[in-house]
Amino acid sequence: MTTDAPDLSDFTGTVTFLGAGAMGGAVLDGFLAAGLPPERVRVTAARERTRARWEERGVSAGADNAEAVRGADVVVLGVKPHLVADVLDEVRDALGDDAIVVSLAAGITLETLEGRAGAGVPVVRVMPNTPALVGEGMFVLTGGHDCSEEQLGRVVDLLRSCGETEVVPEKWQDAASGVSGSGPAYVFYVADALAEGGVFEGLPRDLAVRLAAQTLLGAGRMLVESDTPAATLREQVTSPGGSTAAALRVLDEGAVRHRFSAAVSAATRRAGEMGG
Ligand SMILES: NC(=O)C1=CN([C@@H]2O[C@H](COP(=O)(O)OP(=O)(O)OC[C@H]3O[C@@H](n4cnc5c(N)ncnc54)[C@H](O)[C@@H]3O)[C@@H](O)[C@H]2O)C=CC1
Ligand SMILES: O=C(O)[C@@H]1CCC=N1
Repeated sequence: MTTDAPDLSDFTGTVTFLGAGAMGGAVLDGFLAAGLPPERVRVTAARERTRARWEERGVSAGADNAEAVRGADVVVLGVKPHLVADVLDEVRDALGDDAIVVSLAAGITLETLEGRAGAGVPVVRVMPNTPALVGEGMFVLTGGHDCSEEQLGRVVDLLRSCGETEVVPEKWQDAASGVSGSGPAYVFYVADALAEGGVFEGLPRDLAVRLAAQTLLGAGRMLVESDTPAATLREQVTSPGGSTAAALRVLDEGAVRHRFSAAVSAATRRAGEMGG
């Protein structure tokens, strides 16, 4: 768990999630694990099965977005980017005077969010990632024009319960999406490839999967907990003339490092396009 993470058991407001699927659901799970009482949460979802799953957890779930935001202090937009404008149109007149709107949508700008939420509504644009589910999310935030420092601070405090936060200028949001928003997918891709390599070399699959997963966890913790750059940590594993050097040569011949950078750029561009 992230150090100094706030405990949400004393949280006195109410939080509504408009859409709580892979991403919104991971954040909500992170909040609940941090102690947020389920009775302080409302959720909407398009599918009955999703609503039933949240109800089983003690969270009130429905299909009426406008109804769900009445009286809410924080309204989290967890729908796909192309639905954000329509959902804001549905709820605009039902938002309370003090409600803060928090968008998780890739690419959707503050200008669009503020235009749809209505004049004076405080809006925060956030790029989250799914490890919020295990309390290790990365949240990149930008407050809108009508969002005070205090209101932005309230959102930061909520999100710190299940991850790290960075407040940045909006121009960095799409690149953040390319690095940390999509990043877990790249890491799972690497984990899958490492395990497959182990299987090819004769390891039982469950052992190969465990070796790959624990290696990513351990290496990730070293990156976060030491001040040592990734390149130096890599050198420390790479004995002259040894097996790691042989492996890195293969990766360099395949331009894998460059392809990862190019992948981040592709994701960044695509996030921008999704905002229209
Ligand atoms: N999946 C990820 O790792 C990340 C996703 N995001 C953003 O999070 C947002 C949600 O993406 P996912 O969770 O992946 O999608 P998802 O499809 O898993 O979840 C969307 C949820 O919205 C619900 N929904 C659909 N129409 C609705 C409506 N009219 N009103 C209320 N709820 C409705 C669906 O039932 C579903 O539960 C997107 O805007 C995406 O850009 C951002 C960063 C990472
Ligand atoms: O793939 C997507 O569009 C979303 C945004 C960042 C991660 N997942």
